[in-house]
Amino acid sequence: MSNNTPAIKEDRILIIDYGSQYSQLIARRVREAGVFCEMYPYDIDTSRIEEFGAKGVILSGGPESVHDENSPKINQALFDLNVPILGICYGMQAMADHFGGKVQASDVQEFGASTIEVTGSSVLLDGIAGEKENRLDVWMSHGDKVVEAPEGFDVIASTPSCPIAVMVNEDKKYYGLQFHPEVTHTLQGDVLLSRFVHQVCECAGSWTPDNIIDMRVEQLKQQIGDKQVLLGLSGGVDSSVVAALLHKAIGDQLTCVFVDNGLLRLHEGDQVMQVFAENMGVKVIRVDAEDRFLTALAGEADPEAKRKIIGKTFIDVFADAARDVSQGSDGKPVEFLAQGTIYPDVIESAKSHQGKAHVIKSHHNVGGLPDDLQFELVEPLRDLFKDEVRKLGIALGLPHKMIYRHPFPGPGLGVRILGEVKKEYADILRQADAIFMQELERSGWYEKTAQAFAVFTPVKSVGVVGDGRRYAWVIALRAVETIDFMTARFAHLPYELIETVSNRIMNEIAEVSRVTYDVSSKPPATIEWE
Ligand SMILES: Nc1ncnc2c1ncn2[C@@H]1O[C@H](COP(=O)(O)OP(=O)(O)OP(=O)(O)O)[C@@H](O)[C@H]1O
Ligand SMILES: O=c1[nH]c(=O)c2[nH+]cn([C@@H]3O[C@H](COP(=O)(O)O)[C@@H](O)[C@H]3O)c2[nH]1
Ligand SMILES: NC(=O)CC[C@H](N)C(=O)O
Ligand SMILES: [Mg+2]
Repeated sequence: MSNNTPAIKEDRILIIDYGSQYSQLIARRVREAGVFCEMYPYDIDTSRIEEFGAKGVILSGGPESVHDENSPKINQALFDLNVPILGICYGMQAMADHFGGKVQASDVQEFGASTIEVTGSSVLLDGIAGEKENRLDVWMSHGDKVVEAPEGFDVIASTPSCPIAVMVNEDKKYYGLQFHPEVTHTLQGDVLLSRFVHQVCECAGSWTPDNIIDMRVEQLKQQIGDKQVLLGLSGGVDSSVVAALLHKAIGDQLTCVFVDNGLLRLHEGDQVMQVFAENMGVKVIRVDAEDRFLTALAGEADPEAKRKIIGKTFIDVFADAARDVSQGSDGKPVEFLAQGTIYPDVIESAKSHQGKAHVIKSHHNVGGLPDDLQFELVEPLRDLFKDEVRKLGIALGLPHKMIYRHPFPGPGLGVRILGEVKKEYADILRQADAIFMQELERSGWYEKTAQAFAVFTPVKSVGVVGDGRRYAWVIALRAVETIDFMTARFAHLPYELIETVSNRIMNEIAEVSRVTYDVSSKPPATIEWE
């Protein structure tokens, strides 16, 4: 399989992950400061560290103690880059240990809000302590602490229980923070990180939507040349933004394929075709593949196996469509397949972590792809978070309604029908889901939730209708609030709204006898049920 994310020539920060709960937040804060960054696990190959082209490095926190036998060490290659390094919590402790300082288990563990007293000067902290002179409200979460700073480091801040809260080596531009600047509870944390990337690492703040668009369009032109590209278009945010980028870059060398896999929402196919005809000016072919998908899924109940089957069937359908397109363009084969893959798809399919992170679920467009893929992939959004993709969409002039649609996963109802997928179940679920969507729109809650849908549970329950017994299916409703889909809280919908939806579903769909509302957050649950 060939993977192709165009290389970025922007100023970039390398984040090394030692397993902190907050590592993702570091990446988000750095990007919010207008600087591109990527995060890799601590044991990333030295060659990749060298290739990355970092103008600065941030070492995350982590659960381990530097004294543990197999605790992660800092790869010497990071110091050999001769760029500024910021160590946060475990990152600071590991840096102290590396340079011969002393780290000890603390008698008093600090978890939560704390205030540091700034006693020295550094470009990172000067003038940001704010109203309370020389004091800064921070968020701590540690059991160990540095008790002796290594040679060359000055101690410039402390708390009563943590005498070395900040240590700096301004000559080398090495900084250690015992607290977490990436969490919002550290009030000036964003300013501090912004200073590190801009003032210390001297990165330009060029990670803005307009710049990203120009850069990506240029990269797409270089990658594709005069070849033909097929884009899997779902009508969702991500692939629509890819369509707009590709249209800008290569015009009519682009053909979009919209696949009706039989697992779409009610009337979804017609709506997508209409919106695209009205707004985009791109070629779109619609392929009706319901039978193909349902036949391939018959008899399979395992969520990962279902995802793999759906991923493979998508590719088979794309391959057939590619043959048709190439026949229409003088037999020139289509060499590129474009997809709206985004960063969370990659992270959760554990593709970014070289097999170290756990596979949570194989997103159909990443972990579900076959190994012998015959196309080169074009995935210009592969390193972006959802909210960044939306900003690009707005800057590209796509309609608000398209950009602020709730995401809909490619496997669609296939992962919302638990266990084996059957057309009968899909039809019931489509109706229930449509009722839920109508009521969310009507009440104004569609815009207030990030994603909402119904789930078909293969569970029967007894009800009573018109004095008769009804033994029928249970439908679950799910609605979540989230910015980046990496974590989510179940939406606190008004009871009246849930009541209206549940009454309508049970009254209008004879095959449903009960409705439940999912009150799980992510983690420990995930957004989709499979
Ligand atoms: N029905 C479909 N037909 C063609 N391609 C699809 C279809 N569903 C998904 N894909 C491909 O898989 C990719 C990933 O799907 P995903 O749902 O994550 O993204 P999206 O649909 O573009 O955006 P959103 O997350 O907002 O739904 C899509 O960007 C698209 O390339
Ligand atoms: O295109 C997709 N293909 C997939 O296989 C897939 N699985 C989950 N999702 C979407 O990803 C986000 C996070 O979902 P989870 O919390 O269930 O992992 C949510 O927005 C999910 O809808 C998918 N999107
Ligand atoms: N949050 C952290 O990085 C904690 C680091 C280390 N495990 C400690 O307890 O001190
Ligand atoms: Mg989608």
